[in-house]
Amino acid sequence: MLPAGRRAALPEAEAGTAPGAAASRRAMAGPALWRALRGARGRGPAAAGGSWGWGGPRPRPDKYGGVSVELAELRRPRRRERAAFGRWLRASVAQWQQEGRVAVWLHVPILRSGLAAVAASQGFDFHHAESGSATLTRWLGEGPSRLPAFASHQLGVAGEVQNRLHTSLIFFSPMQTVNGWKFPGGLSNPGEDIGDTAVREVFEETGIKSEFKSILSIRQQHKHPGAFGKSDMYIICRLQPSSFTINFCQQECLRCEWMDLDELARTKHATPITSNVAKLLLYGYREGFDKIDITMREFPAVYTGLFYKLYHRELPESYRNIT
Ligand SMILES: [Mg+2]
Repeated sequence: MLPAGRRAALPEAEAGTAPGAAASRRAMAGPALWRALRGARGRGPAAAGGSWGWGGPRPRPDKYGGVSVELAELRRPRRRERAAFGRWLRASVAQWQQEGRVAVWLHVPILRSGLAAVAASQGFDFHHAESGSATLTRWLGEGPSRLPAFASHQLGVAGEVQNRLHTSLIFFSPMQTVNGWKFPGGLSNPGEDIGDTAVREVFEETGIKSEFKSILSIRQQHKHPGAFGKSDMYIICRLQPSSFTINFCQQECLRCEWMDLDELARTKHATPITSNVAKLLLYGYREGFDKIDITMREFPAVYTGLFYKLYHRELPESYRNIT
């Protein structure tokens, strides 16, 4: 079996264990890799990691012509790990360049963050960090990097809930930059549907139970304060309540009440979004919600077993059935 450090520098398909294949593998590896694996003191492949107990990770090719390396696969840290990793990385990158790979994705566990510094010294940069791991990348292809940037927006969702008297549930928040009546809402959790965020946030902040009906409005704002330098997408949904007694969250809310839609559309003590959505709702209430609702349909995704939600204005049956 190949030494782990040596195996790591090979693409998956080449990292086999066939007896007698070492020489041809060495030839495939190229001089840069072999020199690096021998190390400064010329002790052969083991010097790149094995003698220091550094196992070396297994690179995985991706469908875009890049390669992904998971450093969580390394055994526990050993003495002089950074130096071994540095040599391994330099040699591996040289080989990946020879093979025509366009990019490297390096996933670094937070407890091995020192390796991120080593990678940075070889032209890697942070792509994103999440849940105990940072991902660094280096573009190897021609011209400027074509790698997609990480998430550009945060998503907030609010719920507009109307009771039987057509009064809207709104609250006054002491926490936010602009004080004024607004619809209850908050940030979406990872993997959470838009409607589910609205229902959850309305319940958490006001104690009112409800069901998702439609999307009313979408706001996009760049350089949003509180979005960590990202843009903010804020979606307001129309919800139908199934309980009516307010029990609001004291941390996020100063006052919470049902307000007549007409009054809400006219009050100066509401954010512009709230006022505009109130006017939209008045229109929907008088002319029919089909004039304002953006409804949701679910479809199977091309990926097996997954589904997605498609939001659009109501489509007449005769148009839905066009094939
Ligand atoms: Mg909130």
